[in-house]
Amino acid sequence: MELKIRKSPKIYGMVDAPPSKSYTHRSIIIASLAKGTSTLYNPLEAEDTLASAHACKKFGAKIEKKKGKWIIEGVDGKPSTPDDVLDLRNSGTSLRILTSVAGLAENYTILTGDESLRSRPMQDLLDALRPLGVEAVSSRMNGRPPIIVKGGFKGGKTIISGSVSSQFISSILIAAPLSEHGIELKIEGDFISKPYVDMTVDVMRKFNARVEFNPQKRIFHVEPGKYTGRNYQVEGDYSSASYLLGAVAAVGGELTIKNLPRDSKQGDKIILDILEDMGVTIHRRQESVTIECDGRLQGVEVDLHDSPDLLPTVAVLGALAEGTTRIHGVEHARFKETDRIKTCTMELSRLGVPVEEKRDGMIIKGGRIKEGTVYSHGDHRLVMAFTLIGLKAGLKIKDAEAYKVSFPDFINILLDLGCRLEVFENG
Ligand SMILES: O=C(O)C1=C[C@@H](OP(=O)(O)O)[C@@H](O)[C@H](O)C1
Ligand SMILES: C=C(OP(=O)(O)O)C(=O)O
Repeated sequence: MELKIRKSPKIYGMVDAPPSKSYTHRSIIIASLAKGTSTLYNPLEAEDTLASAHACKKFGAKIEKKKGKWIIEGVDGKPSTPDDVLDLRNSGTSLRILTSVAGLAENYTILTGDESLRSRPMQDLLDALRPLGVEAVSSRMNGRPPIIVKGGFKGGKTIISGSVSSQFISSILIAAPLSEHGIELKIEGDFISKPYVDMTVDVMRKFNARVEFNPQKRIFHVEPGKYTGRNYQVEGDYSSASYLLGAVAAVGGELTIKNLPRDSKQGDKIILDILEDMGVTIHRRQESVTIECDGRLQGVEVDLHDSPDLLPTVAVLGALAEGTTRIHGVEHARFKETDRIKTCTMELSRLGVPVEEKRDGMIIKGGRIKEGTVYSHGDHRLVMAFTLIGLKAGLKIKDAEAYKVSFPDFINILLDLGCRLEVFENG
């Protein structure tokens, strides 16, 4: 699919943020492991979260989808062995979290996905699972999926590097209460993307797990026990909202986005501070955010260590801003759906933007963009971020269907707000 974006007028209105992808994954998976029934309100129905839901059914959970809510009957701590390979498509979160869940099943589980997913690193997680009683290997012995997991999660002590993906830590934590002994998990090295682990602990506790973190020793303790089913409300997604906020920042206007709690644990709420630094006015309320902007931005310096998914948004806004934008602290953005430091650098350069690739970020000289065509490389966040350039300068995006991975209403919401987008299915 090709997305053609024409220069668009200022944006005015009020919209709901789409539901959080990370909270939807966690609540589906934990409700599926729980004793009893849970109702999830406002879950995200996107390709990635549907991959988690499909896999949870294969582990034996019953999931009934109704309008605006999913009713989940859990497996009471004992997932069954899936009757087929788990195809997790493009979803790293599903792949990583469900690898430890597979360790709770009796026999062998195979986890795989699309070409991008089969290039995502897994070795640190596989190594950390071994001392807990789980034999998990990469079928190609290259640390990448397909992953074969043999059940046997007994628990105990283990160590994991925190420098590649926080999803490894979330994975072990989520399965841990259902092991015989519980776990002690020590984090070594850098601890990137920590807010995602805070979200994991938040959901685990809501479903009655006992988990503690000692920040001095950098050790998590999880007690053995059961998750218990409950009603759970999924909050809005700050990462997805960054494209709506970014659209207003690009062309100007005033937009209120509902369902974005002020006290959220999502690291990506830092987008509000970044936009303020770029010269935009932000009004924060208990459950919503309003952005006001005249369409003029200035460059910023940002550390995305805790919020790697904002890299494409900030890179693109930097290209639209006056002056220089420096992004650093985010080498782990190289291990996502694409190497986002590389793909963002490549596509911005294609539009004549002076941009320098760094090991852990990028330097972008803003204010000079020519109309053109960019490639998404199959990465949802590139599609949505580059759309912002289109709204300001006109653009075509190839392989644009990837946005459905995390934000299937993205195009409709922008159209409703008066943005000039056209979809060419065979483009
Ligand atoms: O746990 C999660 O829900 C996520 C963790 C982050 O990954 P890393 O921990 O690999 O940075 C983030 O990039 C991803 O989109 C979602
Ligand atoms: C990296 C992402 O997700 P995942 O790791 O779940 O594929 C993302 O949504 O940007």
